[in-house]
Amino acid sequence: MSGIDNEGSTPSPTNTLVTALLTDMYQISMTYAHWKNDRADDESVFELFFRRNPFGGEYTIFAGLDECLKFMAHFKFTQSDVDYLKTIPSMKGCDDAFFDWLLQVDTSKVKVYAMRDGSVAFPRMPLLMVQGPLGIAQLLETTLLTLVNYPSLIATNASRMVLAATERREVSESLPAQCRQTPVCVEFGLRRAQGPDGGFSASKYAAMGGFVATSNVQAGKLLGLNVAGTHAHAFVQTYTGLEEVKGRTVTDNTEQGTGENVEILPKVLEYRHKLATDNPNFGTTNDGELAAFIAYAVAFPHNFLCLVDTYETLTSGLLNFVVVTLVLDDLGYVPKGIRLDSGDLAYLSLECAKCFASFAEKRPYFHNLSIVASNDINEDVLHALNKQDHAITVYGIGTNLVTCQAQPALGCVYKLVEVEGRPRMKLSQEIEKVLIPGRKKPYRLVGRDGRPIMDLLTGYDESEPQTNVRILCRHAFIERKRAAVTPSRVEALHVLVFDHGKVVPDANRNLDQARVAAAEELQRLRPDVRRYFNPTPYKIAVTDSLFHFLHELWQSETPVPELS
Ligand SMILES: Nc1ncnc2c1ncn2[C@@H]1O[C@H](COP(=O)(O)OP(=O)(O)OP(=O)(O)O)[C@@H](O)[C@H]1O
Ligand SMILES: O=P(O)(O)OC[C@H]1O[C@H](OP(=O)(O)OP(=O)(O)O)[C@H](O)[C@@H]1O
Ligand SMILES: O=C(O)c1cccnc1
Ligand SMILES: [Mg+2]
Repeated sequence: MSGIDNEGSTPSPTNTLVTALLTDMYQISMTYAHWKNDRADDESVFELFFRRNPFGGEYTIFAGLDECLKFMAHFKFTQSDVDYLKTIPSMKGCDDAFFDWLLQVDTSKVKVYAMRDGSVAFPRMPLLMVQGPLGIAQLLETTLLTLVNYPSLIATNASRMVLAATERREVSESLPAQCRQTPVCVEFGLRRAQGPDGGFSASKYAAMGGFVATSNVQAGKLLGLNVAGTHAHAFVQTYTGLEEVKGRTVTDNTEQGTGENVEILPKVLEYRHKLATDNPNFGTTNDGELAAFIAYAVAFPHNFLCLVDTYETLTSGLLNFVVVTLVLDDLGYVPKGIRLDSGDLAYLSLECAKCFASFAEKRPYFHNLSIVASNDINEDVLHALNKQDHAITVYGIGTNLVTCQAQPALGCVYKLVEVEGRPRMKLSQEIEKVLIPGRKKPYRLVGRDGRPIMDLLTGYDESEPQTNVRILCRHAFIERKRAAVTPSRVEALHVLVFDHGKVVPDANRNLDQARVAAAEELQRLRPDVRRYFNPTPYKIAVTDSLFHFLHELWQSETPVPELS
């Protein structure tokens, strides 16, 4: 598994582009101006948060902290970075001493408190709080944002798809066995992703969101993910007739067998002929496709799964799969299933499962065959399928998962909230964009039923909310919105994850732990908060004392217009 190596030194960021120079020019310009004005060492606090949940939902899965920590642990400008910066026209005329200063900049004076990877997070709750010299904390902004935005978006997208795919639905007893399986999701997105890093990150953070496997082999190797896959239409297209598989054999794997190599085509043709007496379609399937399936069985007798929609699913692919399956079974192998990649996935999966059920009395493994469905699946399609009878057991999802077509950016921001102990603020015409100034701490207040009631921000120096003690919680902006909460449990959402240039050992979760935590935290949320249609907003609040503090500060910082 990936993650921070707590035993030895922290590994470098996975993507070698992630260095101090992977930033926006204005970070360097501001840092120069701070340095020039003797402010680079001022103690500052920045918060990284998002303002709105993605995909019209009411929750977000926070992801990307592991790479943020690697980035910060290795944060350094090289001589060649600095030489390059000197050549940028806007840096012309900057003092040479600044470049010397840049060369010795590191994160040894930076402290970061954060939610852990896989945390369920809500708007305005700081995901990270970065504390350190102004010149350095400012330099981290862009890279931290790029390392959090897409990972959190994809983890959230994946978790929404997994919730949709696994939603309980009514299944009549008379339907085939596959209809009662809870489907799983496999990530197929690499080819459609926004470049190699997009593809790799998608595989990683889809796993955090609950996808059980990926087709991305590199991600499998580097992250220890389950790798899975079927085959493409191209494989089927390469065969045109049965003569191409004459003489191809599979080893007899039955207990009583001799282990000899058995030619498979004659046995397939025997079954085809026999079954055609009841269903003539068995006799008229596409021969090239049948040859391809035989060839695939020769290559993967233990792992036989066929894409059945190259020519015609129900009258060719399915039937060709069945005859090869029967032969493999006779030879002591357990076939795995089919993939559908076009057409009405509910109807076709159900028809295939019914066909399997008709063989299952004599050959029970037919009940266990997987039915993989792919082809532009998105969250809406998953919900539409839930309303129909279907027998899909595995969803292969690519394009709409990795490109986050439903919402392509999360919109995390990194905002200055304090300098030298003084709370800083930014006003905006849009209430959503008004900044809550000052250093704060986020808590989750949990009710008697074990479900979170709301998240609460306190001022940094306020005492912690106490279990079983009534707390007045206030909407940050709307005065009349208040609630008195007596929590059964109080959870501090931040942990110290980075201190004095070093990753705090075991503070963050590794990928596996984050995946488990995300699933558990989601299940704990009230179902109406995580539902797809018109979810109930989860409450976020500030303490009464923080409320008064911010409103006084807003009043004092907002100019009063003179009208006449
Ligand atoms: N039963 C269903 N209910 C709702 N949506 C479905 C159902 N079956 C398939 N879909 C979705 O409908 C869309 C069908 O797309 P489209 O019409 O382009 O595919 P197709 O013509 O079947 O396949 P292809 O173009 O690959 O041959 C896909 O997004 C698919 O996931
Ligand atoms: O549909 P997605 O969710 O992106 O899943 C990945 C897609 O990639 C493959 O298609 P391929 O590249 O062969 O293209 P095509 O099926 O669109 O022709 C596969 O057959 C899936 O349809
Ligand atoms: O293994 C598969 O079936 C697969 C992999 C990537 C994209 N589409 C399908
Ligand atoms: Mg396709």
